[in-house]
Amino acid sequence: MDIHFDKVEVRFEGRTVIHPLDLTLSERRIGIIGLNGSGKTTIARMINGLVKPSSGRVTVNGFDTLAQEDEARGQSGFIFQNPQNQIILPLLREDIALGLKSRKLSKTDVTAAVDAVLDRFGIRHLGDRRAHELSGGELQLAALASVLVTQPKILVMDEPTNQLDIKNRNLVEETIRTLPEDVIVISHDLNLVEGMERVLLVRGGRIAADGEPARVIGEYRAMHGVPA
Ligand SMILES: Nc1ncnc2c1ncn2[C@@H]1O[C@H](COP(=O)(O)OP(=O)(O)OP(=O)(O)O)[C@@H](O)[C@H]1O
Repeated sequence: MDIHFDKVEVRFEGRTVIHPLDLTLSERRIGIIGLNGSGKTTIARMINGLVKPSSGRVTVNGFDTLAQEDEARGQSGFIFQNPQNQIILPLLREDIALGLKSRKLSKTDVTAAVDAVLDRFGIRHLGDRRAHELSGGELQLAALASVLVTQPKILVMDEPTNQLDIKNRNLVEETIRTLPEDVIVISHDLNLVEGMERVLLVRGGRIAADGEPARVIGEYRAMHGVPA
């Protein structure tokens, strides 16, 4: 990935939530950690243009999220905190197909692409199920399938293992670990971010630590008096 934040600030209703930020993201797997309300989601949402900088500029693989909004948004797929809000159509299979609508593929090609992505996550049997009937772990995998069918270059996930039991958390962590796509993951699950190449620690709208996961996680624990 090639993402640049250039003197980016974000203000909501006059309150600064991201202080001037200069950041280059080029690793394949990046974790973002920090306390509730520190600004992690706001930073991640700027990558697909859901939040626009109040000043400064964000480019994603060379596209400016303000001036080239559609191209920039096309670079990444976003998995929200609550995957149940992400699945719009009743049947999972229909929802995944919706992501392919703009491609103008034949019906056969759409079916093949949907089957392939369901198989990739071992959830073909869930294709004809209703999203509201799925368990938390199944929903996370379904959300991954519905985003990855569009083949985004970068996948941004906001707390993907939140609300999962130990078994589903393990399943989703393992799935994320083996994804070949470039990944940015916001998480309170330190196990998950430990396996990334680089971790950013956000504190009060600023990057408080940045680099090797074990070191940044260690600083996070020390900062809040949590023993390892
Ligand atoms: N649309 C908005 N309007 C006003 N304030 C907002 C908006 N979105 C976020 N904020 C505020 O910006 C700050 C950063 O929020 P953000 O969601 O980025 O934090 P976070 O680190 O992702 O938190 P969490 O771990 O709780 O998800 C918070 O104080 C939040 O209340």
